[in-house]
Amino acid sequence: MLEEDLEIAVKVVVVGNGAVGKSSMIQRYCKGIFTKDYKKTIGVDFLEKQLRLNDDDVRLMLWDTAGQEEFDALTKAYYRGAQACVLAFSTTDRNSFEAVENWKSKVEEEVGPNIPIALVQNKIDLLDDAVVEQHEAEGLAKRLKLRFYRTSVKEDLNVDEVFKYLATKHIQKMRQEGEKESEPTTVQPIRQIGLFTSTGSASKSNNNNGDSGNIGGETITLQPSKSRVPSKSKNIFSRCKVF
Ligand SMILES: Nc1nc2c(ncn2[C@@H]2O[C@H](COP(=O)(O)OP(=O)(O)OP(=O)(O)O)[C@@H](O)[C@H]2O)c(=O)[nH]1
Repeated sequence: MLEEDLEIAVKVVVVGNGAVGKSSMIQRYCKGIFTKDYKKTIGVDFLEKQLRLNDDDVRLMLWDTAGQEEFDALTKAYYRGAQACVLAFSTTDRNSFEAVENWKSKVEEEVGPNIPIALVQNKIDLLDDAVVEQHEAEGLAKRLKLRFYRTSVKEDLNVDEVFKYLATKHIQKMRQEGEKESEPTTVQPIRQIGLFTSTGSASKSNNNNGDSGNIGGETITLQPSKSRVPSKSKNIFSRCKVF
């Protein structure tokens, strides 16, 4: 199979307080629709979207998680394996803004600190009723080192950009990790720490068994625990799911 035939699958979780517009955002992005009705998500929901990004075919698997605390224990299990995250709050809901850091911690507890996360201020069509100042939101994004977007799912503003950013970041990260793995590892020279004998002269001996040596004697020999042979360039796509 050719590399070009492969698709990069990315698991994205969408988190944030209830009613900030998570389900609406996913519906808008995947189906191009918006509904005014609010139906709170029970547990978790899932939709997919395929896109072409530069020369890559990407399949985004979008996990819509319930914002209500009562579902916390259940939804956390679905964070596992996430490779990117949308963390949303609403322009008209102060609590949702104040909960941002907490949501970030919850996700990072499950998936570690290194996945790309976009902080999204949704409902900017309701700026007249805003309870979060723009500088506050930008300040928070800067402090938490998150890319910040302002969206209106209703008006279809900036929604595509959020997911495009996350997919791009994920692919970049994957490629960097692939390159690192295929970099030749230089074999470290054997280092010796000469301990001074009671006479004060530095003594050297090398038992060459790879262990720290001869504490009773005078020399500790350190060797790299594993010497890796430079490997052939690895195919980064081997990490991707193939459908
Ligand atoms: N004005 C406006 N309303 C929006 C926007 N996005 C979502 N809404 C409305 O906000 C309400 C809540 O949206 P949902 O998408 O159900 O919110 P949620 O975050 O998935 O909520 P939970 O399932 O409880 O976690 C709905 O009535 C939506 O129509 C937006 O950009 N602008």
